[in-house]
Amino acid sequence: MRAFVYSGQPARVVFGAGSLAHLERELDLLGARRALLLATPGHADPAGDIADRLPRRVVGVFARAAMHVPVEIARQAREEARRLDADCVIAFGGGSTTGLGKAIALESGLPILAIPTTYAGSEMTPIYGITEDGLKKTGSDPRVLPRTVIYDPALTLTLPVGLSVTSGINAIAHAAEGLYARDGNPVMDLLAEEGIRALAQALPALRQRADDLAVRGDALYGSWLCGTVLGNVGMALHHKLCHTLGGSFELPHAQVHTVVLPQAMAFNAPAAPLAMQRIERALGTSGRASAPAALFDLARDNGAPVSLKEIGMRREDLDRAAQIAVGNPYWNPRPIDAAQRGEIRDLLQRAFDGVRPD
Ligand SMILES: NC(=O)C1=CN([C@@H]2O[C@H](COP(=O)(O)OP(=O)(O)OC[C@H]3O[C@@H](n4cnc5c(N)ncnc54)[C@H](OP(=O)(O)O)[C@@H]3O)[C@@H](O)[C@H]2O)C=CC1
Ligand SMILES: O=C(O)/C=C\C(=O)CC(=O)O
Repeated sequence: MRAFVYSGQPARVVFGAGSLAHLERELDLLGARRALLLATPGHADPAGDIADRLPRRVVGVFARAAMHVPVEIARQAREEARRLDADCVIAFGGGSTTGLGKAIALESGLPILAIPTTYAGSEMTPIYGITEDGLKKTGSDPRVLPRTVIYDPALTLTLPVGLSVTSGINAIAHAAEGLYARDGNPVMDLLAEEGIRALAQALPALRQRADDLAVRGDALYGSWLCGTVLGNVGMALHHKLCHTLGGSFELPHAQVHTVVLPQAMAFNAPAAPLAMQRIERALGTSGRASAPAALFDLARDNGAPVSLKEIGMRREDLDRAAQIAVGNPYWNPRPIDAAQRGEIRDLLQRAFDGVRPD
């Protein structure tokens, strides 16, 4: 057993179909009397329904959350929280909505109650991101970790199958990189392996039966575990590449993760054999397909994109992407610096073309 440090992060989890019904109880437990409810524009109606059911707890709805938390939206939401004298924010939606809640909490210290509707996993992390002048800055602060999370699989029934698959693979990516994290520990390894297993079984089933609450529950359970791994240990090359491609080239978040993950794993596999074994075991492909190949197959066989060209990347931007990705040094199991620009460029070319790794 290797030496490690483990710090549990406090969050109360209420899980199960119909658990949204416990919202008032959970607000009471937080001591919240004046909650501001956040959502994306597309979720304004269901957010309004929730607010209507709790008129004495929810004092306003701000349904303007947007991908990567544009700073102007964050300013407006903070102002709305101040204007309404809110004492809590409810983030009802995917990673974009949770991210907006974090932007408010970062400044005000207000507690967040998160109700996730995708599998991105942000609700389990102290990581925040805010985008200004086209540049997304991320950081970590314990104030932005949601205090309570209500996971209600019924709220994910409407998540389109395509986004369900890519969002699930976004979650798997957190666990996969967690398995070779420099600051990893045996508890996170267990969660990572179980999270990958749950999602790898749920995604094909969900493609067949998108309205099956049990399958949706399995996917959300996997997403919780994978998000917990992201919140507890450091990420590496894969997340760095996705951050570059999403931030500088405006590619859609979950789809970028889905395309890049097999290629990033193939790059790191020689330096992380134990992590690869665990991923193969979790995917159920030990002895049949390597971790990178199995992750590629999971995406392709479930109708998800496998190439950057399919999701809007331009061939002429690959050089710049490789340059940005090696621009700032960061830890990776296979060390990366400017000298590897060529290898990272090759990785991006394979991702662009959608080449199945060996
Ligand atoms: N800080 C962290 O730890 C993490 C942050 N993130 C961040 O989160 C963002 C991505 O989050 P992600 O969840 O992928 O995407 P979004 O939150 O942007 O959601 C994508 C779209 O999905 C739709 N949607 C969400 N839930 C449902 C549902 N149940 N039914 C139907 N449609 C739904 C929404 O559409 P509509 O507009 O119609 O409501 C939304 O526009 C990125 O900015 C990423 O950087 C991701 C992971 C971790
Ligand atoms: O960029 C952020 O908001 C912070 C982390 C992530 O998005 C994690 C991820 O790439 O899924």
